[in-house]
Amino acid sequence: MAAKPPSRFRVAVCQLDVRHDKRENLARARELVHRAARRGAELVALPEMFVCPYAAELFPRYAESYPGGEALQMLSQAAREERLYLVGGSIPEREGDRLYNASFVFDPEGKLIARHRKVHLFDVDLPGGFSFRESATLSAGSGPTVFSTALGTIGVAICFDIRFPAFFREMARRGAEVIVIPGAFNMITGPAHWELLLRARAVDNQIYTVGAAPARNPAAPYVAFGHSMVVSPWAEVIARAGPEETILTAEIDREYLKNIRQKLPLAAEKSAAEGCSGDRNGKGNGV
Ligand SMILES: O=C(O)CCC(=O)C(=O)O
Repeated sequence: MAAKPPSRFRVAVCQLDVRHDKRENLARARELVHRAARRGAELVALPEMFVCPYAAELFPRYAESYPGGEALQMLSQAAREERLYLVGGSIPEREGDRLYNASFVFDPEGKLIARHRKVHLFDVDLPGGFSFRESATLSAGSGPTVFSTALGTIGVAICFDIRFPAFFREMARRGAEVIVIPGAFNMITGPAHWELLLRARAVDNQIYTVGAAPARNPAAPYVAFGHSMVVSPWAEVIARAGPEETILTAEIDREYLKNIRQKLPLAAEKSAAEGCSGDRNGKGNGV
């Protein structure tokens, strides 16, 4: 029988300053994972698109297919050598003639245990003239990703996925206690929504959320907000980075999570919205 997960463990986010040179990104990511391990982290996360600048037209050039590819090899090897669970941020993944924004997760033996392909692609026209079209080069994944580990049940979602509450609800329903979100919010939506969404998804599902952002590089074509964050199931920000390259660590406390779920038993309740037949005339409850 599998051993019971520990009540506490340390998570780390490597807030990498992503540059154009893939090899350099991989080498620095490897070094940050090593430093995170030395700080006692058993679950480590890298940022969204940590191998390349965040630009749809660049994704094909940096893409890899499983199981080959330098990034995937580095991730598997790093997880094995450091004996930890590694959520490999995300990379452009090629399968046949399609590309995905995909996160590969490796266990302490270096074995692939999960892959999440971003489901909600970032196709937006924001105020101020900022537009982004991930769908210009990427295809969407098809569902949520939740998996068992020796540390408990973990989910992975990528960036824009966080804006969809029902998607996170489904991950929580499948048992996720910690959801890791590699995400590169920008200088418009980052200050407005990044913390809000990490805290909202944490409190409404009573989970830990771990937001893994790249560091801010003002010279990049897409300027990331940074500010990786770990949020408790009570919506407390328990660790927060600034904009620069850094390693963030925090303690995940599964007893605390259980306690909150017991004292405030939301999952057991069927919400009014799920239970009702839908009064479209807005007459309300029994009027
Ligand atoms: O939702 C946002 O504001 C940012 C999303 C994003 O940058 C992404 O999905 O990569």
